[in-house]
Amino acid sequence: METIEVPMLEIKSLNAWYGSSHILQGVDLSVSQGELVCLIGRNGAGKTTTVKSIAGLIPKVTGSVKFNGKEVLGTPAHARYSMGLAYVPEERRIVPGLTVRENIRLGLLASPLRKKESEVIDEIAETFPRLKERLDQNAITMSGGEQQMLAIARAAASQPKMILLDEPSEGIMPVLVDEMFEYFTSLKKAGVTILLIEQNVSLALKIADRAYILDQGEVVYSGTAAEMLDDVAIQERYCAV
Ligand SMILES: Nc1ncnc2c1ncn2[C@@H]1O[C@H](COP(=O)(O)OP(=O)(O)OP(=O)(O)O)[C@@H](O)[C@H]1O
Repeated sequence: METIEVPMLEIKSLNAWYGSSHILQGVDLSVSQGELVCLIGRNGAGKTTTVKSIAGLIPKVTGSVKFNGKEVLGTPAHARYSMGLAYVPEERRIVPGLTVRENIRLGLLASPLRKKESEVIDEIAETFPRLKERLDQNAITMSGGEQQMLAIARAAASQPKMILLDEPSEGIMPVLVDEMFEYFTSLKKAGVTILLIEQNVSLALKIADRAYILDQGEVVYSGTAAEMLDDVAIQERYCAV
């Protein structure tokens, strides 16, 4: 019998409002298991609103958001997180007053699989040597780039099925951005599905399988990363900041 693959994430006719401002106007988007899909578009196009809606953080939304085949619209954000849907927001979300190690422990607490702390710390130390050196430092005293790495490491420690990343490279030194993008590739290899918002379009398209372009709250283009990389006209039209 033929098996029909259910996408990891399937969004249909997603509409979202802030008060009376109608921001998302019927977004359709899907991400298959193990894919890395990039969401691009100008400032104000609705990218953050889209991932916040997926994470369950926008109160006024209609349409359908299915995660692993299950409708989650109306499900609280924490329940979506427990289902394996992690979100790393644009504004860093490390917990001030806690050390790097304690922040990572929070991610572990959310993990349904509960890996050993030492195992997770070893993995993080190997990937992000900067965090290894700072395990017992108050996380708030780290640089912006280091805090962003910690937010990503903490999300990964929860062993999610899917991670939503909102402009992770924003304001980060190029050398750290390269490290971070290598890490996304290794997460993908480990089977984690990723939806990535990224302003650095050419960098993102190099690691992505597919991409969507949003403009004024609508999907105006979708295609493989390779097709979009070749299409300079479409990049100039919709991705200029
Ligand atoms: N809390 C809010 N209240 C009212 N309007 C908002 C709010 N947050 C965002 N908006 C508006 O919604 C629109 C889409 O914003 P959104 O942050 O989703 O865009 P974006 O594509 O992520 O842009 P950027 O690249 O600048 O982050 C913008 O016009 C923005 O001004």
